[in-house]
Amino acid sequence: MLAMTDKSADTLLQNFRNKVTRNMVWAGAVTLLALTVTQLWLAHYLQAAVMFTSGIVFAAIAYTFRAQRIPNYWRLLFMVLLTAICAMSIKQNGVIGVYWAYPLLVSSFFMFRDGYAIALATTITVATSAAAIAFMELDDAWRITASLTVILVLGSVFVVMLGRMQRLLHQLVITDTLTGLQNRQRLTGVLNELLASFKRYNRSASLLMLDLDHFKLLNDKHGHLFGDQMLKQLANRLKQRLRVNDQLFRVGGEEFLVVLPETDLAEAKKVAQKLLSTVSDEPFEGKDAQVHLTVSIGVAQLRLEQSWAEWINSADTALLEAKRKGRNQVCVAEGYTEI
Ligand SMILES: Nc1nc2c(ncn2[C@@H]2O[C@H](COP(=O)(O)OP(=O)(O)OP(=O)(O)O)[C@@H](O)[C@H]2O)c(=O)[nH]1
Repeated sequence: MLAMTDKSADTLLQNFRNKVTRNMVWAGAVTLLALTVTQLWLAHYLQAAVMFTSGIVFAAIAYTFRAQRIPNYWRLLFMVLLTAICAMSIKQNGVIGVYWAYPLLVSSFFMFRDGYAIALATTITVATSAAAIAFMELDDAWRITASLTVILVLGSVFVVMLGRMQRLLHQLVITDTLTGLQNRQRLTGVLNELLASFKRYNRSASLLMLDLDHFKLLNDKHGHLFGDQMLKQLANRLKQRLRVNDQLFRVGGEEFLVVLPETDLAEAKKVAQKLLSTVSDEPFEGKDAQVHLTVSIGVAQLRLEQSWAEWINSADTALLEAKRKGRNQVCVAEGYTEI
């Protein structure tokens, strides 16, 4: 059976962002509640009230979403309140208030992704720079504006690069490096979507489990590099014969899986026969030799009670049957009548 995980670079980064955000909201709550005491000490009652209320709101957000993702509008509220407090502090305390603008700006790159992070960081830069220009000496204000802008630019470059690397990493994680096909990491998501669509809209779907025959002998005779060439050519041949909606995966050494959405058993069997002759009709051209290859194929249509793992298993069992019967043929999973 295939061992699969749907952990992707995407999920990992998202989880990291969630964890950091939750810790930041907790830290914001604790800091604001501590600063409330200072403001009371200085008899700044309005500031104390704003900080106390915000601190309580942050603590409530962090506590409510302790086990799940904090929704974007709460994140945004967190940042807007802190920016307002920062601007208020600049008005009240001058340069001391500016110190808070820097961690605030950096936080936006941890809490949001791509364009959202850049838009928020730009807003924080504009708001705090405007407060500095309005309430401080111009000489200090433009230096503050310049240093905030430098952080904004560096942070934006960082967040864009991170987004690109994340997408690249995601692509690498789901791609088989030899053939360029999707690999088994991607399969779980695709099969779960089909399962949901079958249960909801009764849309049939079928799987073909396909395995090269006697590939070990070919490797032993011509070498692994030759074998690799054959796998690449096979992948290309199969791809060319499939429809745009069909999806081809390399799920093992010489094992491929074809997902056929909106396809019942009779149609799936036709596709399997077509692939069988696509492989066996024409020889494969290697660097030093020309070889004839064949494949065996197991076909299984999705049944209502099945999980994706059971669905794959039934195609696998049909494939073993095709191997047992002598290879270079198509076998259908039990539970359906062969057409
Ligand atoms: N060249 C190459 N060979 C691979 C790769 N992955 C697995 N193999 C080889 O594929 C062969 C699979 O052998 P078996 O599982 O015995 O299957 P088979 O020889 O095709 O026999 P049947 O499946 O029973 O027809 C092994 O020799 C593996 O080393 C790969 O990426 N490249």
